[in-house]
Amino acid sequence: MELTELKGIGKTTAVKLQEFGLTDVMDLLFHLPLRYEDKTKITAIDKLTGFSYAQVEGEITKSYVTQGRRPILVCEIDDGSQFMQLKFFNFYYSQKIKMKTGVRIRAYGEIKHGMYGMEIIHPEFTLGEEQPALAQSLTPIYPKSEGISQKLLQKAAAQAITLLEQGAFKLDELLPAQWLSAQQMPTLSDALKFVHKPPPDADVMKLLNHTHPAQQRLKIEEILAHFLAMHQARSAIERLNAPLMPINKMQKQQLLSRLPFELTGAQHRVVNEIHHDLARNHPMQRLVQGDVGSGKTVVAALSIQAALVHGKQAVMMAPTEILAEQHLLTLKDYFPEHEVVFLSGKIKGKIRTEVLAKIASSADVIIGTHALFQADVIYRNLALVIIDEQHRFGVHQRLMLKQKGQANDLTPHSLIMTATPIPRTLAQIAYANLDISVIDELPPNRKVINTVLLDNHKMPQLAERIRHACDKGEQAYWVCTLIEESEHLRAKAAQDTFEELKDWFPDLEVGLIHGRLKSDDKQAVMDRFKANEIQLLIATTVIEVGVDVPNASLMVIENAERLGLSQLHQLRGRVGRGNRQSHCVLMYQAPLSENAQVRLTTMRETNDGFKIARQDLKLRGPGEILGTRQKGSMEFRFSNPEQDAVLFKQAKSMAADLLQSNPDVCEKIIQRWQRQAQELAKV
Ligand SMILES: Nc1ncnc2c1ncn2[C@@H]1O[C@H](COP(=O)(O)OP(=O)(O)OP(=O)(O)O)[C@@H](O)[C@H]1O
Repeated sequence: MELTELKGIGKTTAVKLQEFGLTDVMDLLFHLPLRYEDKTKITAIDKLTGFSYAQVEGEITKSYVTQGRRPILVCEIDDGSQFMQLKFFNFYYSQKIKMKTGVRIRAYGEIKHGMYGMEIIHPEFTLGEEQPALAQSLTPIYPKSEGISQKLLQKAAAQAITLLEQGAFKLDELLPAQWLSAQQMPTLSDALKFVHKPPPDADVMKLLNHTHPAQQRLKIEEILAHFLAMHQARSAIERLNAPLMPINKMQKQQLLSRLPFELTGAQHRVVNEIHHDLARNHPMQRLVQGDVGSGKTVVAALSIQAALVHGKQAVMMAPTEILAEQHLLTLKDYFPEHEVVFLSGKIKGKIRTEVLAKIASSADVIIGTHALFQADVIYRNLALVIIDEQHRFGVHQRLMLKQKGQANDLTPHSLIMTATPIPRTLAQIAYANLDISVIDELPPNRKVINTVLLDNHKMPQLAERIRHACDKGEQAYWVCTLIEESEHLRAKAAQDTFEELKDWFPDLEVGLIHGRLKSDDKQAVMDRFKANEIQLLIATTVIEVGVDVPNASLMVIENAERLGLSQLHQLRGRVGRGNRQSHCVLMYQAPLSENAQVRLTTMRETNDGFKIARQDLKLRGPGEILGTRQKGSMEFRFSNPEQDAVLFKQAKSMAADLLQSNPDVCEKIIQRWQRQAQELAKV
């Protein structure tokens, strides 16, 4: 139903409401109040308590304007039980005239303890013997934007509710009636009526805390829609065919025997889960979570091995060139008898043409960056797509790469690896369309990284630590943090630090890496660091993900208070990758905000990525944790994965039941909420 069909909404207002994300009457119904005002009753003045909102009514006994620089209109009223004052700082003289002794007044506002008893500053009020009837329900206060008044929203929503009550449009109840009554939840229609028009005795505390059954009813359907949509996406892929790639023990052993270490129990388990998926003729859709340094690369390699024994191609895409090059070296080592090629944005001209020709004909393993999914990259028989650190890629890009395998009607398997530990409950919501494997064990002999906090000014102490590490033949990172400035400024800050530290350590080989260096120069610096030709590497946060130099045992992070927990954890994960004792120095600029203090002490107290992620979730919320790209899928309008954990659990099991028992209803639920989600995205 169009908004313009409501009284008081002309074309111009409708446009404004549309800009605010309210397109039709249904949207108005789903635009919920932020809070409520209780104008259903009059409170006697002697029953008022401070710091609450109330409505009073009485006779004006005195009204005067105070003398002084800022005159105040004071109006004393008496309701028979007590006196109180109403005060107006900005007032018109005409108002003073109307507020005469003997006039009846009804006022609403926040009750405060004043000098002469209770008072309300700037109350809403009506004057006269004939006061309007008391409100029948609590007055909703809606979120609004510029150019849209509260009154307008209230009137429009009230009309929408009346229309709903009169049955002018239908709002199908899609949840099973039995379930609703078992949970003592109202129907959707009743829930909407309740939240827009709560009766005078409604439990306002519950409404304000978003725990009222009427609100729960809205949330559960929203969450249900999320799980159903995820399931729909998943089963659409499940229906596709994928290459069968079983791998036997001997074939697996070929690669295992080449490794300088034994797999951990967790690595074994995850590899088995992946191999099990690859032996099915439907595309694998699996997310592997592993804390920093837990050994994800070898898990990827063992997945690639399954493709190779079947003569198929595997692709591995990394978020940065540095990381892609590192994977290239590792995988070339693991698969000496196979053709491993590299493609990234820096590969151009003739070389690119050659690489593309190889990808289309002979290459077995293709490593690179997002350049791998450009339109002119044609694969011979792509069977496995591995995406390292998916948060840097959009879901969209993943799909494009998947489509690359469809020449022979077979969809490639896909494996997504992330080093960002995501609390289990959150992962099950955000990645409900994926199977999840967790590498929850670090390789043996890893020592806990010793983390210390140091004031930015304690350079001499720090210099000693750096020298101590380098004297032992180990290496150190020094990370410069400059956020929200340009790459240019970041590079300059790193350059300045580099010059300064060269002066501090004339006898050490100091290197510099930042995002403005050409790819080849970046690679050259990383190669020299890997070969221990550079002892102290000054870097921007470009080294945040994936860089693996086990000989580095000291990490210094400047102005660590500027970074979020997960970023600090990733950075720190660049050390402690071998079996030597590693250290991390978090330098900070005092004084620290409370939030920064929590972040830094969390880092000092634990190395456990999952614990850190849980703390991060508390500090920043799920959207931020999952990264901006993933955020959209987690922007629930009414629900909150933390607060509504029970509802998420219920919705998940209800989704499973409904998919079995009533696919038509599932489709309707997705439809209803898809539109809601789209509207939300516009706001
Ligand atoms: N089972 C194991 N035993 C001993 N060392 C291992 C084992 N698995 C991996 N490693 C080594 O641990 C280091 C870290 O492995 P890898 O680079 O794969 O970690 P990652 O999980 O990708 O970490 P990050 O997310 O920090 O990049 C590497 O040097 C690797 O050779």
